Amino acid sequence: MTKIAVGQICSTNDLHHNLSQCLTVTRKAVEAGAKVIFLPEASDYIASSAAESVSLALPTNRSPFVDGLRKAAKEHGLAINVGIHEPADRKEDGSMRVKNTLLWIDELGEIAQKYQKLHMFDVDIADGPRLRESDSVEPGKALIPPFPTSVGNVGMLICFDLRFPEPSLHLAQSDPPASLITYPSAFTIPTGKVHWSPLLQARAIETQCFVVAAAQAGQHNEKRASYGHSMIVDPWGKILVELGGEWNGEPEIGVCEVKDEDLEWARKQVPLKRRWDAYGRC
Ligand SMILES: O=C(O)CNC(=O)[C@H](CS)NC(=O)CCC(=O)C(=O)O
Repeated sequence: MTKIAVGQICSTNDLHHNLSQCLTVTRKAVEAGAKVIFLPEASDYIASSAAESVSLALPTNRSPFVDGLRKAAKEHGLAINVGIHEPADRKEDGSMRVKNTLLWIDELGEIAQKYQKLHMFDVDIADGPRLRESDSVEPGKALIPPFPTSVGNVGMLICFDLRFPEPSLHLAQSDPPASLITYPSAFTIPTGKVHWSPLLQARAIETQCFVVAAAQAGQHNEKRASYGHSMIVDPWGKILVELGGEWNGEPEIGVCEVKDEDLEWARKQVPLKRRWDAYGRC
């Protein structure tokens, strides 16, 4: 039985302020007895243009933001799961891009795992934002296998990846199989209102894993705002933690316990014996 925390922040283009928000929620998580803090996608910054995003990205070995979190992880002996940006290779047309990266910083402060977001959020929402993530972000090429941690085998995905059931099912059936899937996010408000909790609950129910989704909340700049509602869902699909959607300037956390018995219980209630013979493996 281990306690975990989700941290909800509002990142802007001020990396120093964003680090201080992350350190605030990390401190709150330590005080609450959590062994891991899950932080949102793009915790390091949310920019207002592709050019600004490219100009702010730093490699992890030269990033005061990443260094600050690594130090905190080591000092407090807790793991930190955090979404950041890294510089990527040039596009064919010569323009620069970034990677949308998720780090697992272990209890010793080391970067133990790294995942690069696969699916790009290129949309034009009616009465909502038009976003073209692929203008500035290089998509990743592969899933990373689930890895053992103090809170079970963690499978890492990011935000818009949540809309695709295949990668989470794949992680849940890997060796070792994931027992907890993390979706750090910065969901838009119009899509979040209708899609956020049903998608998170569906991913938990169909994978029979814990689903942890730390979310950005509030107004990041004149063009971007996020839905908030950070969540932790258990393998039965029950919402264990849900934070609010309003941003009052104060980064917050939600905490709950992750128990192996909950995984076993859900899997025993409804065994999901798949029929690969009829529809192929995903
Ligand atoms: O890279 C950054 O700076 C931050 N990244 C994001 O905010 C990303 C790409 S624009 N947001 C999403 O994927 C939202 C998905 C979403 O809202 C949905 O699927 O409905």
